[in-house]
Amino acid sequence: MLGSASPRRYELLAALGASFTVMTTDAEEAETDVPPEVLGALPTAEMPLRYHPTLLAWRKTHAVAEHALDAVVLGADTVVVIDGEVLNKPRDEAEAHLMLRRLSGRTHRVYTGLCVAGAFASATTPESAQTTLYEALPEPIWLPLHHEAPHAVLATAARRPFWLDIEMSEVVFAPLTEAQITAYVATGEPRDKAGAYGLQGMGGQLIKAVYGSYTAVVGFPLAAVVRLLRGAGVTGLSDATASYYAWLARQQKEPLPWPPTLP
Ligand SMILES: Cc1cn([C@H]2C[C@H](O)[C@@H](COP(=O)(O)OP(=O)(O)OP(=O)(O)O)O2)c(=O)[nH]c1=O
Repeated sequence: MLGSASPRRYELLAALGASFTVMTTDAEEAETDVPPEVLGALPTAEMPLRYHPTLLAWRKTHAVAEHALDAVVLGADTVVVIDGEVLNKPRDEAEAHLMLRRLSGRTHRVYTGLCVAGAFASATTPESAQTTLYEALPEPIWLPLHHEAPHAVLATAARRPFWLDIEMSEVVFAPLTEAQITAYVATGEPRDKAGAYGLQGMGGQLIKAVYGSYTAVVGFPLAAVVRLLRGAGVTGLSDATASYYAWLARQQKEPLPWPPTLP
């Protein structure tokens, strides 16, 4: 189950050949307490805790997982960071303009946090998910099932595994004129994007290079997603690189020529 309303995340998960449904909540805005296990497992990142994309990914995933005991649930969150400051989605065109002026001619970082909750069925024997063949898979944290779980389930005092991860890419912007920024903002593309641009859309023309994962910038780092989902027991997923090229081809796009882009 995908805990995201982002069309890019939908497309990219579909490109992996996964069969899934979407469920979204407003958990991102919630300020509810975070279990110490989650705080302790957050990857180090250069931003205040409330913007930490892995924490926000956990909030989204956990909120959906409470309603989906039998599903593997995936959530993600993306932020743009420049000069140690986080750029989220712009509130309006004026803010989009300011963000793009700030990114113009410079290199910034994009972080996408990921969280995957294992299905309850695979969580009944906690050890089973810890002995994984996927070496780079982070250790899961184990959280109790929600209090709304059926009584019989609660009686087992079962816990559910959550895997947390983060991916960082660097993006080099071309120097932009005021006219270019105005024209790009007028397309409406910046509206629902962290940092007010879409690498995968017309915004790609504003960018000189991407170091690291291309799909992390778009909000769904394919290689890391495949690793986490496989670790949670999902089978039948396509290879991340092949899915990346197929996704680009469907949009009649070529991979960036230099440096060689990673999925
Ligand atoms: C930098 C950049 C961001 N983005 C998008 C990815 C995310 O959808 C969005 C950041 O907002 P998010 O809050 O990460 O995601 P969302 O609100 O779109 O979806 P949900 O919370 O339901 O999962 O910015 C691009 O599409 N291309 C880009 O180049």
